[in-house]
Amino acid sequence: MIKFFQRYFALSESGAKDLRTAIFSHTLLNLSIMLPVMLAFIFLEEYLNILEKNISTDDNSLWFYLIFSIFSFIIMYAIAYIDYAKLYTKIYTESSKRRIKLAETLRELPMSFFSKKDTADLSAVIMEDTEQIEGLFSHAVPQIFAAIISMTLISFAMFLYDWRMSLAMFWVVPISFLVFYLSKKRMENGHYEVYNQKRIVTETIQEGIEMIQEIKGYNQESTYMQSLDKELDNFENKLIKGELMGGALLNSSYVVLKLGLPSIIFVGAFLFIENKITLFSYLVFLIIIGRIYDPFIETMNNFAALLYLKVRINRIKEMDSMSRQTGLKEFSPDNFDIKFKNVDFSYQENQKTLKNINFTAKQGEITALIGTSGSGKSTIAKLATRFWDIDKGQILLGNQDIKEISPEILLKYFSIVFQDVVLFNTSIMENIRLGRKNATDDEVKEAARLAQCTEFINKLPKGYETVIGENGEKLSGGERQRISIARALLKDAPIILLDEATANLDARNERKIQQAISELIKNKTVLIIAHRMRTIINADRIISLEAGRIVENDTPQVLRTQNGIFASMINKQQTFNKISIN
Ligand SMILES: Nc1ncnc2c1ncn2[C@@H]1O[C@H](COP(=O)(O)OP(=O)(O)OP(=O)(O)O)[C@@H](O)[C@H]1O
Repeated sequence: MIKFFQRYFALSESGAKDLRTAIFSHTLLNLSIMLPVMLAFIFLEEYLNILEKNISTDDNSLWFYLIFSIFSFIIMYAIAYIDYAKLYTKIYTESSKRRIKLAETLRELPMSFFSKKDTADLSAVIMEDTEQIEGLFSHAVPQIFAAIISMTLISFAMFLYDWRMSLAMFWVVPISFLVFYLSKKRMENGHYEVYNQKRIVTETIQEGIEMIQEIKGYNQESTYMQSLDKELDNFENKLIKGELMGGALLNSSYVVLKLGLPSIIFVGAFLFIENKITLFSYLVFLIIIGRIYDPFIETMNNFAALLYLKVRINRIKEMDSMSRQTGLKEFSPDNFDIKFKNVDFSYQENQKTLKNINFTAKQGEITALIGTSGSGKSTIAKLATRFWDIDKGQILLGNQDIKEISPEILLKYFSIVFQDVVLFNTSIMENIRLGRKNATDDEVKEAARLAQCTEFINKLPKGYETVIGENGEKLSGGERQRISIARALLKDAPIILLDEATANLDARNERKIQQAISELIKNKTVLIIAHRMRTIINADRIISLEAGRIVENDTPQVLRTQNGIFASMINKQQTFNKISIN
């Protein structure tokens, strides 16, 4: 049973065990609720006896009712308390475990997963789906199982008491469930549609917020609002349709259940007239028929909610089943050479981005990747850092295949300055400290000084403590890039990866930063991606790429003499310089 719960509801082992306990305690609660009903029966039987035989009641029976009532109350209260404590505290613990597990999973998923998923969708899985599952586990799942168990036990007892009347009462139940079951598929489809449309609406809203600048800049407000309106209308329609259909189908099941009342009235009357049952038995069934179907109705309602749960659990399972990037948790390479051996890679199936890539970026050397836009330079950098895993070949770091190193450990050896700088909405100090968590304030300031940040930081209202807005929106492109260089300087890792690192800088700052970078890269493995000659003229090795293939791989001195991409870039640069001077 534990394994079934784990598999079906995507629970941890302890979560599955807690669910089993919750079902048990909820079953007990359901059964304990029958205590007052039993008391009513005992009273009814005695009262009818008194009426039939015309005898007077004794005082002891009053005491009996009083004590039984108090006893029932205490038992019900105690079980309800235990049930509540068991159910809710355990469910919230399981939910927090689920969220942590999902976040852990996200850490180990390759970038290929994120490029296929929307961020709004991912956060919906972690926060909204988990919350909904939490709600259903506290309000539906244990109740369903408990209702089925307790109702089976109660029905069994009633059949033993009088099978004919029980049959008259319970024949409607399987038919009602059958109607419900047959309509399940349609309800499920309705839920899927509503759910998917809700995701589309959330994504459209998020996109609108993220792209507000572009939308305004290109006067696209009304187009955007029209598309949002369309998606919202769609959502509303699907929601109404889903509710109506679900309501109609559930109501048909309820109507079938209601047929139990006339059935018990006719069969009971017939059996009573035939003297086959007592008046007491007839009354007992007439009393309990008013409530006996409640747990069935509740179960069907909960089942309907469970359909939602299935959709959400499937999404969590999908995330769980993605192949993760794992590997050695401890690793110290013999050297920091990076070697690409016969590497093939594609972002999309059947569309190779890199083909048969072979080169070595040696420790203590600067290796520059050049080539036209889209030729695959940044992709090479992303593969060296295991942001993506390759399709064929090997990438070695100091003779160790990086596929066997956990990305977290691998990235400890890299200082990276990306083309698209990502900054957090916190202080400048903390943004730079991201390079090395335990760096002192003085160390952070020294890195900022080397990256030519001091001048603009000092002009900010709170200096290093200035909070820079979402993704550093309060800073210019060049300032953001310098912060990311300061971060890399602070990290001081043995491998440096610079992707268009100085693209947003003016000539004065660029010169200064080049000095800082030359300090940073001494005796390190340096992989530079750059278009500008000035950035790569000091490189020890040039790798030229064209449409995902290496077309040149040599020293700049040799490549200058050849008629290839490097030589043509130098010529263009020289012509450009002449025009600028003239
Ligand atoms: N996440 C991605 N998903 C799908 N295709 C991608 C992705 N990133 C890049 N590509 C494609 O891969 C190819 C190589 O891109 P890459 O960014 O490596 O080129 P690049 O040489 O660095 O270009 P640039 O100099 O313009 O930055 C391009 O055709 C690009 O469209």
